[in-house]
Amino acid sequence: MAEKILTPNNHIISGVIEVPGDKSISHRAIIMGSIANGTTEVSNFLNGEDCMRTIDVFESMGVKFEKNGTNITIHGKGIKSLKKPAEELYFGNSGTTARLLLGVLAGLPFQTTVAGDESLSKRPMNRVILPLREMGARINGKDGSEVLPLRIEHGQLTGIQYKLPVKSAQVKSAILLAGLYAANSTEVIEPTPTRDHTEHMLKAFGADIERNGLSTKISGDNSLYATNVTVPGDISSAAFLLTGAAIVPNSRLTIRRVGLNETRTGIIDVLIEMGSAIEITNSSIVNGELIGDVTITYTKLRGINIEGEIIPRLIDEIPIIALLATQAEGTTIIKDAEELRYKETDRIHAVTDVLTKLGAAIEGTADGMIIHGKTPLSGGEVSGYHDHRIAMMASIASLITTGEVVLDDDSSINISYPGFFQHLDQVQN
Ligand SMILES: O=C(O)C1=C[C@@H](OP(=O)(O)O)[C@@H](O)[C@H](O)C1
Ligand SMILES: C=C(OP(=O)(O)O)C(=O)O
Repeated sequence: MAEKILTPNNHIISGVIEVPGDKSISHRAIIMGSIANGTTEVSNFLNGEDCMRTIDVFESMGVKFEKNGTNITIHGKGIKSLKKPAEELYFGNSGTTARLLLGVLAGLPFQTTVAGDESLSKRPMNRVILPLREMGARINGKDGSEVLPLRIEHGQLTGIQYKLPVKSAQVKSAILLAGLYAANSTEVIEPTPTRDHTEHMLKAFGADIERNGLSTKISGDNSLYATNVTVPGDISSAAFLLTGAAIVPNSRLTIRRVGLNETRTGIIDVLIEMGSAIEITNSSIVNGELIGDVTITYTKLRGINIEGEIIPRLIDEIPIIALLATQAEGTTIIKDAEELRYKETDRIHAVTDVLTKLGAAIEGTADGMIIHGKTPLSGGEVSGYHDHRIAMMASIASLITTGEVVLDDDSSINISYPGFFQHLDQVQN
């Protein structure tokens, strides 16, 4: 535990900065590089704790990694040649590691046991266990439970057609990865689009995968072939600094080489609809992913409604959007975001608690929140709920509070944004 005292100052947010690599894409690069034939070079990898857990898991199964800063060389073992780990695999705090790895482990010819930290052990895994069982996987928790720790035994997989009941890229990805090991093809149909990095990357690694609107089909008995991956900056991390600039008068900030895949840019759409001045320049496609430079200039903000298909495009940004909304004139209503209750913590509860303590007018609802703006924020003692996105939201709030924000523990921030406070210092001028 490391308490952090954040003292307000009158600095504006300005300059040009690059945020660390995208967490979702970094996980996928490790997974696919590990099960591909040949050597994969990954650059701008996110050295966050969650992605380290994904590396640890494959190291335990015999994959060799060479690390040099944010460059990683992966000596892939091929799809079926991973070795049985000597011990239980540990996923730490990482939902993405857990869900995606269950898809891979279900296809391997040996038994594994997997576990996570206290938070991950409470998060729902039945959303992946049920479709994987339909494919023939044998995954069981203690005494019939469907949370971590879990035991995965070898079962021959067959392809299925699966309509996703949840809006979850992790579940979609787990089924597609298991589909690589199935005897015939697998099809996943989503209710609304969620992040599609798995689909892009499977294609780049040579899988036979085809997308048609909300349906994605992967043929069985696929092999992956090594390719190089350049990870774009993480828009979910950029969202914190962009919000800082959006709420501190006279700010103007540019974030370079950030991922702008449209399944992730709900935060940009929200900023624009609230009235922020946003410019996107230097766009290009890297490994099938759109990237570009985003510049934001402070303007007055107005409250909006956020609901429906945009929700999966900004699900991890809702804590920081709630802070943004406290500084918008009028009411912001966020709906259809019940998934927030199943993240590292119940984020509807955590966000309303932290922002209420700081003086905001916010209420939680069953599937979202209602924020009445614009309210000045005071300082206060708050909990980061051991959740990186909550701790960073509270830290950005301190840019506009009248008094100190005392955050109980800032260590969770290393999950997704190592160097966050250095970057925050760098852009405060
Ligand atoms: O696939 C991914 O990399 C992720 C998908 C989302 O979770 P869900 O699939 O549970 O919505 C997101 O919240 C998480 O941070 C990363
Ligand atoms: C929900 C998150 O991650 P995960 O599901 O991988 O723990 C997140 O990064 O906000």
